[in-house]
Amino acid sequence: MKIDIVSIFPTFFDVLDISLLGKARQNGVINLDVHDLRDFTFDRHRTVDDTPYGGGAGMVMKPEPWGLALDEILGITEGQAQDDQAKKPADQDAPAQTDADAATTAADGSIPPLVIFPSPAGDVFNQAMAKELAHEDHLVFGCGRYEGIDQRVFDYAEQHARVRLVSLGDYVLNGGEVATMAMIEAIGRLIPGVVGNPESLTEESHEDGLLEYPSYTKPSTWRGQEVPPVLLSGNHGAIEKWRYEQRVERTRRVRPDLLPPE
Ligand SMILES: Nc1cc(-c2ccc3ccn(Cc4ccc(CN5CCCCC5)cc4)c3c2)n[nH]1
Repeated sequence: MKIDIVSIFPTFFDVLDISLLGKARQNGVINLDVHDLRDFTFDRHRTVDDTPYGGGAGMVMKPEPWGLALDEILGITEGQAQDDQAKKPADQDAPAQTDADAATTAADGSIPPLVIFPSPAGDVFNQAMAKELAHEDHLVFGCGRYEGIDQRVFDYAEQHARVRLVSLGDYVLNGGEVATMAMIEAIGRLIPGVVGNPESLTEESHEDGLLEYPSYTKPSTWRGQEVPPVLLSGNHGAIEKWRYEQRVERTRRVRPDLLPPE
């Protein structure tokens, strides 16, 4: 899988050089590039933001640097970009483009990249979305900052690729980098060859809708607390039954919303 990240804090992603994802990059399972949005500015101060039209607090990210960054990453030629200028501006009342509409197949028949913009206004990320995105060939993460990105960047991106706004959850972060990191970790670990033992990806929380069972390891007695005897019994059927019951009980207690309707 090819992953591109655009951010004004590229060093934020240095942590992706270590651990499982670092190994996956070294052995070519994941090809990840981080782009500094300021490399697509040309003024002395490398400006990426400006005041919002219509007033309001804070600053908005300018469209020009984003347009150049997306052109480079998506392989949009100047001619194609000029064509867009000829197109009428996106009609705010027009029905939002679906992936099918926007997924114009590239000339070589490949499916265009999926551009993900973390946003408080996006679809909430979950394990089902992680599994779906793990099948993509090329993901591009656009990390906004300040009060967000000029809307025309999303509209422009939709003319050349599939675009999704994705929320990490119902809380407001300061930018898209933390959300991008979380999504890359959740998606990356599902890509074959990234996690050593694929069996460890089953029976996880959210994998099949139930939370995970409690885990134990040596010593069998610790500070007066015992490991549940069934786990020391060697009776694999009884262990499997106990673990399933623990998953249902924990889900009922902590996340009853995940339980299938009775
Ligand atoms: N799940 C999740 C994802 C994010 C996320 C993702 C990307 C960015 C880029 C910037 N921010 C900070 C931010 C975003 C929105 C507001 C509200 N503001 C109201 C007035 C009109 C403009 C918008 C304030 C600050 C981001 C936050 N937070 N939480």
